[in-house]
Amino acid sequence: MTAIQTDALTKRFGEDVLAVDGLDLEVREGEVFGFLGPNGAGKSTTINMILGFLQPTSGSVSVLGMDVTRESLAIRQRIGLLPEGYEPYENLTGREHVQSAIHAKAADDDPDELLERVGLAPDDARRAASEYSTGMAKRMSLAVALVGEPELIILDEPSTGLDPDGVALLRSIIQEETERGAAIFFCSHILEEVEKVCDRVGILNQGELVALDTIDNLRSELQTGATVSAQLDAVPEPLDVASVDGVRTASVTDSTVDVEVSSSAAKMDALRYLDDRATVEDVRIDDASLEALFDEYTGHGSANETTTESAPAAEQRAAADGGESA
Ligand SMILES: Nc1ncnc2c1ncn2[C@@H]1O[C@H](COP(=O)(O)OP(=O)(O)OP(=O)(O)O)[C@@H](O)[C@H]1O
Repeated sequence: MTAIQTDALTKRFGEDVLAVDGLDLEVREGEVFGFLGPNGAGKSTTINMILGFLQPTSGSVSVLGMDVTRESLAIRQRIGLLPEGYEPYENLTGREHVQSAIHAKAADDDPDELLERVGLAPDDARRAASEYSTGMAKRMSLAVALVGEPELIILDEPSTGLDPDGVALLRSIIQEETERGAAIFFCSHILEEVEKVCDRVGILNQGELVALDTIDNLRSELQTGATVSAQLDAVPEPLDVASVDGVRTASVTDSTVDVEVSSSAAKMDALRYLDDRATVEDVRIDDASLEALFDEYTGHGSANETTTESAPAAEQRAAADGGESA
């Protein structure tokens, strides 16, 4: 089943702001879909339409085959949400947060098991969650998002505030969840993390989807290239590796040849060329970073900018808990 489908999804704010412009997107069962874009690109607006908090100006969105406007409560029972900037309720322990989500979703999870899974110690689980550190609150809201084995899990900036152990744990939980068939919608500014966990990415820029593919395919399409560094037993004279198709430049440092290529295919061609003329003792290939790709598609140097908060936080929190907003 398709987890999320948007057709020509559009949102205007007043006359002047076209926040989301004709978005066609499909997130499939069992995949981790990365949703990227610079500040103000329209990501939060899209998420809020997916969750039914904002009405589209035109176009449509369905989640798990259901219409978001008509069946939003049924959808919330079957999805998990980790909202950006989740603020725990005053005076509720971490365990009580998870328990109330279990209750709201009529699920039969064991709260202690979920809290253990996200690495929250039993003593901490019984403390007021409003006193939690950012990372602890993030772990708790991840436990809440996992309640009821959701078919779709929306993670908005899930790794922000997590320590390296937490990031590794998040990654393995994502893998386990996709293995049981859940789809993950992974919205993040941390490109390194996106690159590690996502099967496909969509890049939004000024409300428009400017890229939609696997990271590998986006690399080949843009020909952002790679650097092949080969350590040889002896550098051949003349080297002339620049004569290989797709090689941009080559330089030599001691016995290491660094070859910059313009496409994925040229990596192997350059390596074969060197291997025919010398013994390759070691090799390293650096593909263009997702950051470089992001830059190409959006004209922004980095996605790691300060975020603005435009999501209706109370509604997101209520949805994360599996219920309705007040
Ligand atoms: N309630 C609103 N009223 C008017 N304009 C809005 C509203 N919410 C968002 N916008 C505008 O819509 C555009 C997209 O904003 P949105 O918050 O969706 O971007 P974003 O990609 O989530 O950004 P960020 O990465 O900074 O969180 C921006 O120009 C923003 O100013």
